[in-house]
Amino acid sequence: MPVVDIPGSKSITARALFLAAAADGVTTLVRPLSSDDTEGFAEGLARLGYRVGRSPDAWRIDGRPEGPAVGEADVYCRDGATTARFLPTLAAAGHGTFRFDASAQMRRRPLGPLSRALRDLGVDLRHEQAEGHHPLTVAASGVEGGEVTLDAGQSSQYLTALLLLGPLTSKGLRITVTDLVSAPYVEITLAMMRAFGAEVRREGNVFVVAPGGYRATTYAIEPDASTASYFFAAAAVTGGEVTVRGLGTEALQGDLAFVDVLRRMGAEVSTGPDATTVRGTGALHGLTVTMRDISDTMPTLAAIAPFASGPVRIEDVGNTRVKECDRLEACAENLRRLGVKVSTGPDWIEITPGGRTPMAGAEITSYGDHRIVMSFAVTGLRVPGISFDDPGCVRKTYPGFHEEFGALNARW
Ligand SMILES: O=C(O)C1=C[C@@H](OP(=O)(O)O)[C@@H](O)[C@H](O)C1
Ligand SMILES: C=C(OP(=O)(O)O)C(=O)O
Repeated sequence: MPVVDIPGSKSITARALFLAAAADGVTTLVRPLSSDDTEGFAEGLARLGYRVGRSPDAWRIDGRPEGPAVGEADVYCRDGATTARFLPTLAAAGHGTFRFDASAQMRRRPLGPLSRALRDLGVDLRHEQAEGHHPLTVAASGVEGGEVTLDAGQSSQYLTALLLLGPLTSKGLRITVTDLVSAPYVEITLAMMRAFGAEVRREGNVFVVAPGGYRATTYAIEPDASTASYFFAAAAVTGGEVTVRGLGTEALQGDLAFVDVLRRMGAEVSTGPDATTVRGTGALHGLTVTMRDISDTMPTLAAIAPFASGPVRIEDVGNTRVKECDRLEACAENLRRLGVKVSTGPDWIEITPGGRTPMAGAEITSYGDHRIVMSFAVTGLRVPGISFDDPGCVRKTYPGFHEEFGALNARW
């Protein structure tokens, strides 16, 4: 029975870096994720003058409640949306002129509702080229706080960024949210803010954050639940069994609910206090499922859907069109290339198994998207001859993916 240790959560590491940087002392992050996204975040903090000491199992950050240690900086956010949305918000609470830019894809990904909310709070934020996109410059002079309305229907990261800012304002924040996707990510934010000493409460669609800053702490990072989805899916499609350590009933990450989808499809799932096990039973039923809360696992499900006994329809995932690529079209195109019948709409994808049999291997187009590669690696367990044009793009969240996924499958 393979037991797997998954690298740390990208989302938790990014939040922990923000919180540690803003806190009033030295924070130690235990087992943070080392990947392009989180290293980019740490490098961004260093550009802003924060001290970040990194060893393989722990990162130490000297917090600066007063904000960046430099008066000017040019920060490259790479391909990470958490970096590109959270760091300008952190910088806004300080004093100085800070310019942010990002990869070509991250420049295309939107930011407008967040920059409008920051401007409504008095922040001088200018977009250099397209309105609502990187590159941008923040001329920061602290944030007083107050009331603001936000549409987070495109990305919950806008709300997370504002929530994280709340304790750094002088009067606190009252945020009214008109729409919200990926809601469980906001729960991660609230739990982590409290772990760093902040006071925040939710009253329906209104979030109230008290001023008062953050306290430094020692914080252990959970394994990444979105990454775990590839290992759980592998067990479901091969009839194997996998246990992921460190993700159990106490887990903060909503993406662990991917195992409920596998259970509905016929896999056996057991979740204990500190681990989750999935066992493939041979049955893999089709289903219709809403993935609005857990859309990072949409490509995982799409990639195993051809092995189901009936159609798999995934709904309410329109926001996956503005991720590392247009994930609905990338999944559809690659599945068609393998001989599978697929249709898509503005916010859904439907995969009908039983097209060309047996499915034929092909080169998968990655579009630079780590999740396309990791998802179709699972398909590759059942379809010989699958290769990738850019296997290395997994570095965004899991540089060692191919070695470790390959090693697991050699053990079955
Ligand atoms: O807050 C976070 O850490 C994240 C929120 C989600 O994004 P959206 O809210 O944009 O869907 C998720 O897809 C992303 O990988 C990480
Ligand atoms: C969408 C993702 O990342 P981000 O939005 O943080 O760039 C992801 O990791 O699937």
